[in-house]
Amino acid sequence: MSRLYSEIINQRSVTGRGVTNLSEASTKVSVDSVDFWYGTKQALFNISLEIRDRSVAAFIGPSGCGKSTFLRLLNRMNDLIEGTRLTGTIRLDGADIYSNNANLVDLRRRVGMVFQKSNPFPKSIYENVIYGPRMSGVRDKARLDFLVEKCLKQAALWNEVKDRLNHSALELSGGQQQRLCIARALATAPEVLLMDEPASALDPASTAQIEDLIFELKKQYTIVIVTHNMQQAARVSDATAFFFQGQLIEFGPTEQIFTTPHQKQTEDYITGRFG
Ligand SMILES: Nc1ncnc2c1ncn2[C@@H]1O[C@H](COP(=O)(O)OP(=O)(O)OP(=O)(O)O)[C@@H](O)[C@H]1O
Repeated sequence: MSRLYSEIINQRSVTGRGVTNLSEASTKVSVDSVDFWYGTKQALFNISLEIRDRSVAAFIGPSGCGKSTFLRLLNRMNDLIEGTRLTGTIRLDGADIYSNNANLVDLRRRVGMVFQKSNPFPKSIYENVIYGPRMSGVRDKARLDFLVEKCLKQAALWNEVKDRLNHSALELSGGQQQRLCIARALATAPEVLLMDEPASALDPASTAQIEDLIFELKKQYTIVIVTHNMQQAARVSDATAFFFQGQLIEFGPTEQIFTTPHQKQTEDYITGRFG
């Protein structure tokens, strides 16, 4: 076993608490034969995979291999880019999210997103959290107060900000801002959380907080995370997908991907031979 394998496995046995039993969990997101184009450029080729409910799926692979593109297909964020085209099907709880009668507003509520760079609105901490519920018409102050406390607690930020909810979100540190963005995503009661390199701009302590948070959140939510950091994928995820040049090379339980990958390309990537 290579040194990198054994290091990753050691980290996993220390921190990989409560791995979801993938064979018992039901399917939350099901992707079948997806191809995707930006204009004439094909970015994804024949992707099929299933993501289990209340599990963490990590997408890894070298820069430009299509991880973020694929993540954004799961809540139709790529629809915002002109000239894109998709074939194949993506289902959430069995319903095709690209069908003509799919409700986009409902989809984006059910599938929340957290970006690489935290992007709080230039508003108070309180207003950031309740942005989504307010937009969908919630006006009741007691309800909004309840949501703020609940979501900030879920995002492990409440204790740090409870005395300054009316302060600007921009006064928070980078790690706190990212947890605020997670709280904001949780406030619309999503079922799936998409995270595009949520910790890549953070220091090691804040990164550890986000990883702990992911571990807590998966008890309630299905989480899909794009990460460049293989140790992070090994620490937080139940299943790992390795992408290369727009293709899904291998997808399986994280421990298997990192210990006994079936494909040579996966092995080369995780042992650092390329990428
Ligand atoms: N808006 C866009 N228009 C055209 N091409 C794009 C667009 N976004 C991404 N691409 C292309 O699609 C391919 C996949 O990009 P994507 O950002 O999904 O890769 P990635 O694996 O997430 O990369 P990274 O790890 O560097 O973020 C790349 O060739 C990229 O240039």
